[in-house]
Amino acid sequence: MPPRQPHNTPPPPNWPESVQYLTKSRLSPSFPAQLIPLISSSTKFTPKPSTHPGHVVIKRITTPGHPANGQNGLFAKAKIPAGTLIIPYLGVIHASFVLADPENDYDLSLLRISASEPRNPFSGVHISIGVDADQSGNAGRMVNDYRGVGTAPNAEFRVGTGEGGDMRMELWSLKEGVKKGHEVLVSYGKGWWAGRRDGGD
Ligand SMILES: C[S@@+](CC[C@H](N)C(=O)[O-])C[C@H]1O[C@@H](n2cnc3c(N)ncnc32)[C@H](O)[C@@H]1O
Repeated sequence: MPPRQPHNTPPPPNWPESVQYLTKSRLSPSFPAQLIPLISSSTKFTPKPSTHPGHVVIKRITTPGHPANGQNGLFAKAKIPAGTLIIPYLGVIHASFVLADPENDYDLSLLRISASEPRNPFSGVHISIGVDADQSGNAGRMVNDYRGVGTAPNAEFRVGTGEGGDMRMELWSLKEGVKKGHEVLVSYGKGWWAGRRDGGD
């Protein structure tokens, strides 16, 4: 694996040394230019930088019963009200014409375009556009799944639009909000767990 590039902006506390810190998503070098208008309001991909929000912190989990003990999690530094954008999920935006890497736990699907859709510029192929925060991203990549931690998720991923008109994945609080000091937890979905050894409900 090549060494990561220097950070352009200092990362928040507890950021893992091996992961490149981003304040805006990047396009993979192989991302086809024809697909940019599908994820942007123009023919250019120009997301605006988003700095680390003050209402969350990255924390090393040291609770023995926590299924991600020894890893990081995302925690509310202050109460996060219901229906709040917690943080965008940044990473490398890539397009694939085959199934994404099933071993990569940081790769979220942003958009799927079937071969029959008129806006699909390529004939005969389904397109999957994803955002991969495995090697580079922001604190959004630290969010854990609620299973084995709490009774229900208090946040969810939604597709949204950044200030630059860019389509992006975002993390939003659910109807109870997130109490100060509590971990932000989503559901990765049954499909995610079905592909893993531990399974899920
Ligand atoms: C997107 S990352 C979440 C951040 C991760 N904890 C870290 O420190 O980078 C997904 C990984 O977190 C762990 N994880 C998250 N939620 C979990 C849960 N409820 N039970 C077990 N492992 C979990 C798994 O190792 C999974 O591959």
